[in-house]
Amino acid sequence: MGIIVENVSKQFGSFKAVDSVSLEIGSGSLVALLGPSGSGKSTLLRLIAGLELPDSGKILLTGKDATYQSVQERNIGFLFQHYALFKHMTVCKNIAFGLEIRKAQKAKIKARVEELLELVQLSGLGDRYPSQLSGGQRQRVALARALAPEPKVLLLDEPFSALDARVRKDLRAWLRKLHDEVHVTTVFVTHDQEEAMEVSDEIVVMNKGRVEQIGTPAEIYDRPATAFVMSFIGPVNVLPSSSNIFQSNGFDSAHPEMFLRPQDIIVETSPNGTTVAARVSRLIHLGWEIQAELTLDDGQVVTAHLTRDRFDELNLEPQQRVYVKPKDAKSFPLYFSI
Ligand SMILES: Nc1ncnc2c1ncn2[C@@H]1O[C@H](COP(=O)(O)OP(=O)(O)OP(=O)(O)O)[C@@H](O)[C@H]1O
Repeated sequence: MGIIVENVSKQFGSFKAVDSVSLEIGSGSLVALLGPSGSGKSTLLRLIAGLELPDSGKILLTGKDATYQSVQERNIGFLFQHYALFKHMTVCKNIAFGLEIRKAQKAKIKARVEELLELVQLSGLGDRYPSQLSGGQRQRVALARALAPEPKVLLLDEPFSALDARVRKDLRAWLRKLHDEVHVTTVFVTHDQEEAMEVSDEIVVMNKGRVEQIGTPAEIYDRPATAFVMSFIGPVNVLPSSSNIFQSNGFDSAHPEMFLRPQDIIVETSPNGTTVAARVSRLIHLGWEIQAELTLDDGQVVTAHLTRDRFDELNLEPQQRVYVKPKDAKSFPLYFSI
């Protein structure tokens, strides 16, 4: 097992930043800690790193109790959002830094730096200074620097969030590919659900210092354990269970609210079986997808997502009368608002 967190809590004053968290991260896997701002992701990462001490609970790294080990003893690589490179050092010197302070042999350092430059696809740029690189290239150098001493565990805290959307997307794909080559156990903090879904083997969804659910991206999306997870991962309509869209569709729930994904709304231009009437209040064109805001006859407003083909088939116009029914909907015993 790569990392085991056992019932760990951390309080700042009277505020519980991490509240009885337990999780297991398989050796060699890439796991995302995902949650809104303030949900405790960075604190949990800092606890794993040894930058914070837990008030209670245990942290095991590769089978050994590391709860009270120093940062150095844990042999961990870090990459933070603004983990600045040393400006006065070349790329090579930056990557070599961790090996030089460990007094590794010069020839070994040289070979390792070359290997890492190739791994992060920056061969030939070793003599440049950080100011001569793009933001994305700098984060790749920072990752190479973190990987240089062959850490047991790699911890990444929002490593791409300061970069623009396009570079960020490229780096996500790149990180996934790199991880498939290196296989170091990696924990990745993000508040971006798309980033978590795209990059990780498993996602730990956090809310208010607690773990809401752990699962593969598909499990988290298709079988959300709580209302919070369903609302946080992907778009959702939240409607009262009494809304007429659920009547005669077998969805009447014992719980007051129902959660309905926009792509799970069937839209027709004429009544069909158990459909209910609605009016198109707004259409938003997003290229391959169209978002249709629909007002049901009971006054509830829902957003439906239609593929381009389906939209063209329906030939929808604003104010048009349509007929809708849910394909799927979920309800949960407890509702935690975001
Ligand atoms: N050293 C500290 N002293 C006091 N409060 C802290 C400290 N570190 C974190 N907190 C508080 O703990 C809570 C959780 O913070 P944390 O940074 O772990 O959340 P996060 O999920 O990573 O959020 P973000 O995405 O905004 O970084 C926040 O309310 C924060 O203000």
